[in-house]
Amino acid sequence: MAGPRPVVFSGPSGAGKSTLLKKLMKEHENVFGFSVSHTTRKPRPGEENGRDYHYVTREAMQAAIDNGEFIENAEFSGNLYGTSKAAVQAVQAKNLICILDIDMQGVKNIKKTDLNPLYISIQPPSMEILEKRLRDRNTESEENLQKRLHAASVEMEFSKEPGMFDVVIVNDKLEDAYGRLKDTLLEVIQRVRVAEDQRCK
Ligand SMILES: Nc1ncnc2c1ncn2[C@@H]1O[C@H](COP(=O)(O)OP(=O)(O)OP(=O)(O)O)[C@@H](O)[C@H]1O
Ligand SMILES: Nc1nc2c(ncn2[C@@H]2O[C@H](COP(=O)(O)O)[C@@H](O)[C@H]2O)c(=O)[nH]1
Repeated sequence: MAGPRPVVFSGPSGAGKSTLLKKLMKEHENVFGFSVSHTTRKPRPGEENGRDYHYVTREAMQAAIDNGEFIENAEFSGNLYGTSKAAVQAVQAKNLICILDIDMQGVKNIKKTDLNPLYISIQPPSMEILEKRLRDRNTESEENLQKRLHAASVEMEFSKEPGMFDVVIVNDKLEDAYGRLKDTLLEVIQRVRVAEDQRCK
């Protein structure tokens, strides 16, 4: 697959991946493009089909997986999630840095492909803070919340495995975590801007 090197964001549900990504993409328009995943979960208030996810039925998603349309897919908290080849290609065709927001299973599966992204782990300061953030977000049933917390403790251990991530960012104070993220991506952002300037000349 062509285009600038993609960036994978992973980490426990509620760690702040979407919050940081939205900030990054807003501040750097025309640098990053989001790989819109497919999911069988229902949209949350404010989420939009085709922008946040492609919301599909389990039958449709399973058929597309069986048809070889996905780079990776996983079952998370009772739903299917996956990155389609088309989602990544759509971003790379625009010469943007493709951002993937995926769980730990996705990271393991992407490592078996030739995508060769930079791997960034976003971690909460503690399980207690994570639980508070997830509860305050008010998007999950108690049953789902418990599933996500269980998965989170596994994801937190996973992030400590040597070589698994290029960078681990603890999202305590949002502005500090965002600063760290921008520092990490400074070089790749500059490279895309220089390439864009040269194309415009
Ligand atoms: N540094 C922070 N301090 C306080 N609250 C935060 C911080 N970062 C994010 N939040 C809040 O925590 C909640 C979870 O954040 P967010 O939805 O971005 O997590 P996520 O990792 O994308 O979760 P998921 O994987 O479930 O999509 C949100 O309500 C968000 O506003
Ligand atoms: N393996 C994949 N994981 C994905 C994908 N898209 C999102 N996710 C991860 O799922 C959980 C839950 O997301 P939510 O939006 O329901 O809160 C979170 O960890 C995401 O990173 C994907 O395509 N593949």
